[in-house]
Amino acid sequence: MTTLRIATRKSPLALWQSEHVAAALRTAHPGLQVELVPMSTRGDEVLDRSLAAIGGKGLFLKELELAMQRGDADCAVHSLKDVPMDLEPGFALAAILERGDAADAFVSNRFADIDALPQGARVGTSSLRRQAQLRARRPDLRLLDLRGNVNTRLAKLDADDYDAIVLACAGLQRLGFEARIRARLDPPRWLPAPAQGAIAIECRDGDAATLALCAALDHAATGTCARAERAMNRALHGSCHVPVAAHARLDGGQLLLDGLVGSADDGTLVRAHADGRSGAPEALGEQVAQSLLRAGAGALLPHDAA
Ligand SMILES: NCc1[nH]cc(CCC(=O)O)c1CC(=O)O
Repeated sequence: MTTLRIATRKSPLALWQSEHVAAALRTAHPGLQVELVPMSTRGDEVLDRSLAAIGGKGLFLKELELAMQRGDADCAVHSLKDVPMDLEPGFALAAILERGDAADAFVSNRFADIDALPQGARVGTSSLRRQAQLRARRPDLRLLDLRGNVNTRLAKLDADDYDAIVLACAGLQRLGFEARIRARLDPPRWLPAPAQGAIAIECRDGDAATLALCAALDHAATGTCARAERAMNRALHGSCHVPVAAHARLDGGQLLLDGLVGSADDGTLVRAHADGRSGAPEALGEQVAQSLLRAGAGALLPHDAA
């Protein structure tokens, strides 16, 4: 292969992540040409409705997968947290890169932390997972929808549409907005989306040349943590319709996983934790999912799930 073409969304964060992957591929394989193929997806274009209403996370992947199917691109770069638990048939994850910051961030121009917000303050986030954890901590807050890419969301905060917003630390850091983080929302008290902060490369299943090139970028420890978090989410039939959060970390040969299921309506949170061997991340994810269900999480999930 002389040129590897990476399909990417056009948002500044997607372009940053795809450039990051391109640079890592060029370093790992001197002489390899790597090009970006930027494209727009329905998830980026339809901003007036919730992701859940227009079809869920897969929307961000669809156009990129079609480009790979047509042969216009060899692989696609995604935030792993936006990748559905089950890929479309014919596609595979070629690599999961070393994770950045997994935590969420509290961002505000006036207030230092969630606890410093005045009664009834307006907080922007369309994520059910963030809404549930905000409700649990501060039932008085007014939670308002906020979609669009990271730059758009910061602009809406600056236009005073909100008193505060919650975003991923990783996205802010990658785009040079680290200074806008007023407070980190660290695990285990506040849990991020499964696989938040990790970048994944998707390619056609069986594309041996692309799989081999991308394998050089795979980070085993990140893959282990992400697999545990995603297995928990899968066992709960997690999607963007359900507030599910998870965070795993490795400590020596031990894998530690915290998970929660919540209600964005009333701020109920059901939590569970388990540790296990790092060699069996999926089993640990399923174990935490079972603990969550025993603790009553089933009542928070859609009726056909779990
Ligand atoms: N929801 C969109 C999205 N997908 C990935 C990230 C951040 C980067 C990452 O998690 O790797 C973001 C922005 C955000 O949630 O603030």
